[in-house]
Amino acid sequence: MKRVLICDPLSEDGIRPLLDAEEIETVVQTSMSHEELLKAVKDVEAIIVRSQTQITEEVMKHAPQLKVIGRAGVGVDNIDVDAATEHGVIVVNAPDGNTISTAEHTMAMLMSLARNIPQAYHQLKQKRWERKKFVGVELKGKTLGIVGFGRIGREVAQRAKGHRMNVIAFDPFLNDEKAEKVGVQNGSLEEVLKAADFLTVHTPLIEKTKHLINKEAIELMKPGARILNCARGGIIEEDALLEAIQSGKIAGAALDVFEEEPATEHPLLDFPEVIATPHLGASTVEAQENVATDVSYDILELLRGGTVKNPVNLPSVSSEMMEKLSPYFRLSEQLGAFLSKVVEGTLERIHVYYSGELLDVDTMPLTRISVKGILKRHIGERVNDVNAFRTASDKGIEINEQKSTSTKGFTNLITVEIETDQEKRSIAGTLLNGLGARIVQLDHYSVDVVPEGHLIVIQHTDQPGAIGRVGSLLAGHDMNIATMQVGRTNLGGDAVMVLTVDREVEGKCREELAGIADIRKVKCLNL
Ligand SMILES: NC(=O)C1=CN([C@@H]2O[C@H](COP(=O)(O)OP(=O)(O)OC[C@H]3O[C@@H](n4cnc5c(N)ncnc54)[C@H](O)[C@@H]3O)[C@@H](O)[C@H]2O)C=CC1
Ligand SMILES: O=C(O)CCC(=O)C(=O)O
Repeated sequence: MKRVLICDPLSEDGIRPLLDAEEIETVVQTSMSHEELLKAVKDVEAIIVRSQTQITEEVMKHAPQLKVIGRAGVGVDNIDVDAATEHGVIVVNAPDGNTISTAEHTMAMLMSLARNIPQAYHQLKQKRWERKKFVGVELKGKTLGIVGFGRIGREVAQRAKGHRMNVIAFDPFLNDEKAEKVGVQNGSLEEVLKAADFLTVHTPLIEKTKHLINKEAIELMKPGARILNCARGGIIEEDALLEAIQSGKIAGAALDVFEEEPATEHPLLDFPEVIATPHLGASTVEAQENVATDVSYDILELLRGGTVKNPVNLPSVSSEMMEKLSPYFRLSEQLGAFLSKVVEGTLERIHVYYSGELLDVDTMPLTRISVKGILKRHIGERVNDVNAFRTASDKGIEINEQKSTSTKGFTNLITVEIETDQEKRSIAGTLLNGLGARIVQLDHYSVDVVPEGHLIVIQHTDQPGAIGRVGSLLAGHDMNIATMQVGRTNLGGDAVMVLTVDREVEGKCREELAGIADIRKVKCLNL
């Protein structure tokens, strides 16, 4: 039974796929103390959180079976994604499910800010009929500056245009052409700050966006402008905002998020110009069901050995591309595993070349799998798809991927080459139509080997009797030879034998093989 731990409140309908899965035990345990969390993760393979629970490296270290962390939402700033990558734990999120709710919440905040709705409501509830105090401003004709023009930023822009606002946006991935297509103006951060009557941020909280809207940025803004943050606390520097509200430079602010949450005692809340909600952007029935469903399906898929739709620490691959790549997954790993077992010395560089049908495909996922196959020999099961590149780079191993037009007559060809401090070895494999995977080249020898089972790779000098001696020795160990391939450079020169045998080769047998005259190296592998 695989255990999935849900640490924050999630929609029950949303997690139905997990609850219904027979092989999964879903445990819901929310509002845990840190110590309780460390205990609860002991034997879980998956953890699901919203924004409350912090999944730190310490938590991961207490979860030796952990394979996946699911974030039922967008922002992953409560998860140590770097540590997850290092520990080989995949992080998935649900980037689409709460876009509309958060954009709608931003609009609700924008209108409340323009018309002082929360403040007026509060007064009326205290039986005070205040009209003069709460004169607002229209949105029509005002400029909305948007920083971060991703999913939510774009939805906010559309809605603001519905209110006949002018929209100017800044995002490193936005250009004039894209902006024009959706009827907004593309600007630099400075231009957006200077133009905005209302400024709203919709970036993730990352190193580059931390305190992006700071004292200097606010100084560039129009006097009397208003600021909204329905993304993450910390994108706007709270001290700078407080000062600007105090001085009157900023006429008002609408905050759904704070640097530290819960933020019940925050000094900004003391200002009547500041309206706030307790991180409610995604809190709708629809959004909560969407994100819980998306993340549940991804986790289920992953625990069943499939691939996920929304990985955070792996590039996502479209289903069309996945269909093209998946037949090569096993071959890629087998080539890496094979070569890592025959090569000697300390790994320095790995090159992977693709040709034929693979020329026009994004082959990075295959390279990652080959690298995993190579590193497994040294690192064991700790290396996986998520941390293969990171692990290689931590060990100072360079990875190169190249496309090559040399197909050697095959419709597809993957060549893996390893450079160590002692030698350079290579292997090439192909998928033969209807016949499955084949190793077709080992170094410069052409071979035809099914990359499976118990294999013996012998480097020797091409001399009469070498093959016979190997055959007799194996027969003496009651070892049946299923297939044998021999390649040589020239008569009497370097040669290679690759044999498939019916069972694992024992140490004694390997030693005796290595003792045969003219045999230089013997490697035994199980693929
Ligand atoms: N209040 C709430 O309950 C919710 C808050 N969020 C927050 O909103 C953020 C945005 O969500 P989405 O739009 O779905 O994400 P997204 O990934 O679709 O868009 C983020 C955009 O920010 C841009 N960006 C990154 N660095 C930037 C920079 N330095 N300057 C300007 N733009 C930059 C990116 O290029 C991207 O286009 C999330 O990261 C999350 O933290 C999301 C959902 C709910
Ligand atoms: O889980 C929540 O309600 C917060 C949503 C959020 O902030 C996000 O998706 O980034």
